[in-house]
Amino acid sequence: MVKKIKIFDTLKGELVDFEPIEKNHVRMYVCGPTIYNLIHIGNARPMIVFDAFRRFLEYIGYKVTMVQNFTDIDDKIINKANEEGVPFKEIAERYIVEYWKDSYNLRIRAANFHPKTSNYVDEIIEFIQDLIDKGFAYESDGDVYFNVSKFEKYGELSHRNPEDMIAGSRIEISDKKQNPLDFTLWKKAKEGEPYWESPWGKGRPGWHIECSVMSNCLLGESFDIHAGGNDLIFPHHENEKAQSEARHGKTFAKYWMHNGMIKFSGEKMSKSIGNIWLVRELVKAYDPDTIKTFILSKHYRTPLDFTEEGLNAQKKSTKRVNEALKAVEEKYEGNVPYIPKSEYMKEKINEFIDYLSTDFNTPKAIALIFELTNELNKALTENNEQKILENYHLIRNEFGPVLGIFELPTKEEKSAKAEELINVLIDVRNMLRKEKNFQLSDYIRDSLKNIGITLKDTPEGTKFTIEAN
Ligand SMILES: Nc1ncnc2c1ncn2[C@@H]1O[C@H](COP(=O)(O)OP(=O)(O)OP(=O)(O)O)[C@@H](O)[C@H]1O
Ligand SMILES: [Zn+2]
Repeated sequence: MVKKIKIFDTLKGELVDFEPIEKNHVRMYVCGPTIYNLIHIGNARPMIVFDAFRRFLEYIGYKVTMVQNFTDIDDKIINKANEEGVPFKEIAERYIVEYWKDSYNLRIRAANFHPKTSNYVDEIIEFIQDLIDKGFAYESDGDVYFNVSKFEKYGELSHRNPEDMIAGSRIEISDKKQNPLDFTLWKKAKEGEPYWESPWGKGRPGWHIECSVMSNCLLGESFDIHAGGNDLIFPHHENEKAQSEARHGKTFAKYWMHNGMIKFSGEKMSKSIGNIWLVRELVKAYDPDTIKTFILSKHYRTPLDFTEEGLNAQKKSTKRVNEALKAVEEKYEGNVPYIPKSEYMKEKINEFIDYLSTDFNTPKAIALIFELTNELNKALTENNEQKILENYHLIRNEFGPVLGIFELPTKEEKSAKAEELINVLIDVRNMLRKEKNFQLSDYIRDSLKNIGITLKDTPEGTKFTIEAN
């Protein structure tokens, strides 16, 4: 039996009981980054939060299918490509590779699918044509617009009234549009821009249509959770919902979950504003546990002020947890015995699940981990084996993996460390050779050779190969 949970649904504006469309299977879609730059800690918040949420759903027994897209067709990508004089694909591919490095370093699990807009242009054209055929969209001088007045529920998700929006806003008026709120589905290509052939001439997709199409292709016409930052509620998610529900005549996403913004110097951290802290830099200065507990220690819907003091304080508390876990592993020389779940463990597991079942209250779950760390340290001092093992297993093997923190290093991470170590040895060998200490430098080379690591001196420096055993 899967545990029942409650989440805050943006559409309903309240805490609701979560019940997936298909029994025991959750299908979720998270809006991913526009890839024209390295990701910042603000972009990492939805990645960290929804990765942990997905792990929690799996922990309580659901099968989860998760999709997170890459927006690889966009004005910002095209501008960057023009600045550098390279094709837009090159910019997109470069930053997708960098995205994977950052998400790996943060120990974020990949979603089941990471679709790119450029691979779905045919499906996008088909979707738009269907909207035109059904009377929800119109072509105007090579552009195609969604006719907002044809979709009665427009404004429902962002709790806005279309009439007030027109009256009180500075929405751009274009003589191509029939109504100021109408939004672009297809954009006519300007001179020198990348384009695709379409029934409306050369052009490219507007921003919102991609998520409607990719979620439709990978998760179906209706799915369970649509997630992303709350900066996307309007217009992006409102428009996705309008297009999809207009085309299919049924609910698009059953629930909408949105994380609050990470702010820096009082404003939303954003690539376009430039007030950013790159994940890349933060991972070097802090460890992933510190960064992730910093984010998960605040409830996902609240705004979060990014400060170095905040991260430094977090670093101290995560260090305490990691040190306590390591002390246990050292005590048992790496083979910490398994124990069956005791009453105490079951009680703590229920407490942990209860916190996360109420709108994913990670701050309470993290506070519980810190409380168990105190218990663990006490047990270590008293050398109380049962208590040591209970608290150790709760943190290391139950709660940590659910939130994506305090996990044991994987085999790949260990071998990455081994490669760093070989590079240190290569540096030492080169220093010795400069000092003409060939006896020691050859000793390093030969000893490595004996264990299957061959060094090769090339004009670009010393390279190594590792023999597979
Ligand atoms: N400061 C932030 N705090 C939390 N989430 C954010 C923040 N900025 C962006 N996001 C989320 O990150 C994901 C990727 O967004 P996107 O690439 O549009 O980032 P961005 O930095 O806002 O970019 P841009 O400034 O170019 O609009 C989205 O789910 C978005 O809601
Ligand atoms: Zn989206």
